[in-house]
Amino acid sequence: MLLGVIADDFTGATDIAGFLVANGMKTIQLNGVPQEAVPVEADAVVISLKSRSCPVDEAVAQSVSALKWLQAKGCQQFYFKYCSTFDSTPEGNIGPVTDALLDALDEAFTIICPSLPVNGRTVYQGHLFVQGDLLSESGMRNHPVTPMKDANLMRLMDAQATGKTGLVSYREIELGADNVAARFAELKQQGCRYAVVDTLNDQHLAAIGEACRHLTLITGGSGLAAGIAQNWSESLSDQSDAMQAGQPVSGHTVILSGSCSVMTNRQVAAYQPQAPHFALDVKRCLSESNYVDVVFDWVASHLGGKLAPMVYATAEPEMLHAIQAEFGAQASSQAVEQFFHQLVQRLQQHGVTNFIVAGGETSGVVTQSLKVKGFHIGPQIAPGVPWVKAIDQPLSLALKSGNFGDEQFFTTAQGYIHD
Ligand SMILES: Nc1ncnc2c1ncn2[C@@H]1O[C@H](COP(=O)(O)OP(=O)(O)O)[C@@H](O)[C@H]1O
Ligand SMILES: O=C(O)[C@@H](O)C(=O)COP(=O)(O)O
Repeated sequence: MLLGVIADDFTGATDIAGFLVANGMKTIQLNGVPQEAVPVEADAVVISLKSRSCPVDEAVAQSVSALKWLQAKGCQQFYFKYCSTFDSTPEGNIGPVTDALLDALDEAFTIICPSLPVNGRTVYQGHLFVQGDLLSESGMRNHPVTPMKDANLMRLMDAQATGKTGLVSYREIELGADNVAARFAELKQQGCRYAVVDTLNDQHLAAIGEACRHLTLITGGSGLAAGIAQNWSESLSDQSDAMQAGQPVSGHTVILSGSCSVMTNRQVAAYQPQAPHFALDVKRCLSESNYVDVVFDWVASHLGGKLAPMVYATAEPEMLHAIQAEFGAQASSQAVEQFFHQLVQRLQQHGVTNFIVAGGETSGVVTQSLKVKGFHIGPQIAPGVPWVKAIDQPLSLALKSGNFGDEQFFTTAQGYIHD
């Protein structure tokens, strides 16, 4: 095995796994650190954790344990995958996990590269932009769990990490990979532990990727995956049928949406006139233990139609803020997650085999509830969202990051399901 990826959530994991496969690396995704022997024949292994918004010490422990497992499997390079919108708080978890991984690897330097230009995530003078808006002025300022109120990656790192952060600006990146590598060495020499790298386009990512060839630890979003895969191209095994193993097959399909992002709100709105849909009542999630029976009965009675039924907690910012003010942000998000956990188990027992899920945390809950050990990676529905198929059960999932895909994502995803 060549590359080991530690992803801080499940959509993030399928996102990077999809790009690695698309760029020639035979990749397998494992859900959590395996507790028993798992046969892994791949160029890259992505371990998905649910460590983005848990307490810092848990995130660090999970990530270091994943690292040790990957080291034991012989990985030569490691990638800490976090969100392209840098989802975190002043406490973490990106900074503390990066520090812990550097320490465990006995390394003194890495890069911070959340950019993903194909989905509008760019970095200019160390500031993260989402579709042309500063991160702090994008929909991410209203995120239910990790509201992002600052776009300056150096400041964000200063708040959560122990070391000094430097910048490699786009002008230096345009001078090419050798120049970028030289700048990394210079920043390290100056005592920087992390370098934020500007990225305006895929050419910049290619130069950064090449400059990372000799870094043991890389941190970032999924955008850099292509460049990293390129560095390993001479050592790769045959990839010809890799995507076939992840192709979804026909079966009962359900859409579960727990993301409140701007794009998911648009996707839910676009799907409503086309198919059966059920809006969750957060108050009932919090207070009625049999609410799951009500929703399960509704889903069961709508299976098998032309388009899959959709259950959603997705809310516009005004409604979300009202819910959070009434019940508390943490309590309401946990109630929604707990609800999806129960519903998914009921649906699995009922024979639902295909789940299209919107939201990273939500996808983590769904995947853990289904008790899937790992995935084969299938075709990409949209950049960063492949279909994935369980290695140990007849289950297919499309785990969509809140902000990914276009308005018709839910219908497009179902177009990949065949007999
Ligand atoms: N109506 C709602 N009220 C309160 N919390 C909600 C609501 N809908 C979703 N949530 C919570 O918001 C969080 C969304 O996070 P996530 O699933 O990661 O989506 P995204 O990918 O957009 O970040 C989840 O914890 C979810 O349970
Ligand atoms: O990097 C990204 O944007 C995604 O891979 C990702 O991590 C998504 O997280 P959510 O928005 O919480 O789904």
